[in-house]
Amino acid sequence: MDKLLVRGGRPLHGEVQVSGAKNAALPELCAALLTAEPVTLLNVPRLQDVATMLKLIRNMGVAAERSEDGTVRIDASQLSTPEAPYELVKTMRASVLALGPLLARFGEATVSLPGGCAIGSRPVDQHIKGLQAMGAEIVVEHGYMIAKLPAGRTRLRGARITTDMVTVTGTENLLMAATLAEGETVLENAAQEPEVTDLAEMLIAMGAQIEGHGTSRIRIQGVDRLHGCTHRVVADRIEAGTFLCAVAATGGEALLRHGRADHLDAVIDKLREAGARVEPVEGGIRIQSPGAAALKAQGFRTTEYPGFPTDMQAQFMALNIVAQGTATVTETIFENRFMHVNELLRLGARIQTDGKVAVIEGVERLSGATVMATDLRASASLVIAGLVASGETVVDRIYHLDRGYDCMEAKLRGLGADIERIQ
Ligand SMILES: CC(=O)N[C@H]1[C@@H](OP(=O)(O)OP(=O)(O)OC[C@H]2O[C@@H](n3ccc(=O)[nH]c3=O)[C@H](O)[C@@H]2O)O[C@H](CO)[C@@H](O)[C@@H]1O
Ligand SMILES: C=C(OP(=O)(O)O)C(=O)O
Repeated sequence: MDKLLVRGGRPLHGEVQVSGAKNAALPELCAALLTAEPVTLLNVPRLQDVATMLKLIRNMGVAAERSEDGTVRIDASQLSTPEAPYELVKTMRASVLALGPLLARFGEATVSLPGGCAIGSRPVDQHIKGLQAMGAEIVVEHGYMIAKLPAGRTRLRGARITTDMVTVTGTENLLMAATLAEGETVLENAAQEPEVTDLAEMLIAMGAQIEGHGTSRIRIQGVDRLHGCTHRVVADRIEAGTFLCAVAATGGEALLRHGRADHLDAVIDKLREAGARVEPVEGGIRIQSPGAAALKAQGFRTTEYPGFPTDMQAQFMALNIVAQGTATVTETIFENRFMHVNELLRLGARIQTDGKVAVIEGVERLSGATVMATDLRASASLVIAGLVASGETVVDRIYHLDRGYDCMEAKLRGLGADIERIQ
């Protein structure tokens, strides 16, 4: 099993390229199932989750090929099996995003329930409730959601849907389903994440009629059919935020090419309050840090966009543990997203948790150790802590990291980090 060996203590300097967003690419690969015409996605990141999604759609009979430059061409004209089996869904929750498009285009779909994951229980009841409101009949049997349209119907019908909570993939599934439904769908309490907006823009390029994306009310007028398109995946704000925290914690200076500062307001505000200089510049984001010892630890609560993202909580904590003072971090989205804490303690951090709250007291130094990654962003936080710690840190189980970071160690090496992949 691959591990990362980090020799800490070097400030990061230079330029790094931000890849396309995992959380936009995954729904957009599923959006290509809505049409029989070819779809081209540009700027698709090289991630294990993307490989899994390609496997999932190929398994349905879809032709999908990717080139080295990040272009993926999808042709779902021969899609023969509208099914997502457990073996593929279990490794990636986002597989549930196949449900809405398959049901909308073929009137039937069988998709494994994703189950929980390390960070929480992660039910999909809101996806099911929304599709039922659009007329789908869905039963859950043997761990599968078996969905179809009632006899005599060929299309979903538009509906007004208010989800019980803001759900990102729930909004995306219902948005995709609604594009081919009969009549108008209104999604209330919709997620406003930039990845939802990017997906809506792709769907519009395919001929969908959508208004209000980027707000909490999205209106969709269903159309008879969608056509092919070429769409560029938006830059990954979480990857960019991760590099910002890494540069801030190590005390360096960097330009993040293609980084979208306008998608990272909550994180950038906290970095500035901590004492780093962060500026949007032409084509990216520039950061300059006086070093963790000169930064002030920052408290925050994770919330839906545009609030502080839960997907940045662990990485910002890695900065807080070596900053000055005490900070309180509250995780409000997932019930089990502090698993990096015990591993950070092994490097010398001082953190106390009580339910959804973590209190962090900055320390002057961390010392390298072997630590175990438990989930995607926890892995990233351990890498950042390793970059700061003295001596060697080995981050084990980095298959979690490979799910969602495109060549992370190569990019960090490009910024001067001493990091290598070992067996
Ligand atoms: C592939 C993808 O885009 N993943 C992102 C997406 O996950 P994902 O879309 O799975 O997360 P949601 O926004 O759906 O989850 C938000 C909260 O709602 C709950 N919930 C959600 C749906 C549902 O049917 N029932 C229910 O109870 C969840 O358990 C969670 O507590 O948004 C999360 C929150 O920003 C991010 O951390 C993930 O990186
Ligand atoms: C939790 C995440 O992803 P997923 O929803 O794919 O598990 C993440 O990207 O941090």
